[in-house]
Amino acid sequence: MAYSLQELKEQARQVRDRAYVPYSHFPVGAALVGKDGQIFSGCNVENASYPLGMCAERACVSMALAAGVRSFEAIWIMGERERPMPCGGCRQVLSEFGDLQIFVASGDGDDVKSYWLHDLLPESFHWSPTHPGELAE
Ligand SMILES: O=c1ccn([C@H]2C[C@H](O)[C@@H](CO)O2)c(=O)[nH]1
Repeated sequence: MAYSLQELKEQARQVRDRAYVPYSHFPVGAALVGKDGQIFSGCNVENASYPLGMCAERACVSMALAAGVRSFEAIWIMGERERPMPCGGCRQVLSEFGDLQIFVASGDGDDVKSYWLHDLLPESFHWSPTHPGELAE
C-alpha cells in the first residue's frame, strides 16, 4: 500500500519531542508504517539504570504489534542535531517482521538518508527457515 513519506516524517518529528533523555540528551522519534498504512510512533525512554533504556525503534514495534500489525513498509527515525542509525538490537528486532525501508534524518528531516534493512543487517538470524514472522501467526 502507498503511504505518505511526509506524514511518516511529521509523526517521527512530533514524537521526538516526547523522548525522555536526561542522560544522553539525544532525543529520537520513530514512526513505523504498516503494510495497511497505519502509522505507529515511539520515542526513546532512558533510565537511571542505563541498560534499561529503550530505543525509539523498538518502542514503535511494540505499539504496532499491540494493535495487531506485523508487517511493515518503512520506518522514519528522527534525531535532533545528528542523524541516528538504528543499533544492532533494533535491526534484529525489526528483521523479525521482514524487510523494510529505513529513513534516518535529523532536525526537520531535510537531510534524509535511506537504506533497506537487509543491507544494514545482512545474513541475519531467523528461527523460521521460511518467512520471518511466520512463527508468530
Ligand atoms: O537509532 C537510535 C539511536 C539511538 N537511540 C537512543 C538510545 C539512547 O537513548 C540515545 C543515545 O544513544 O538515543 C535511539 O532510540 N535510536
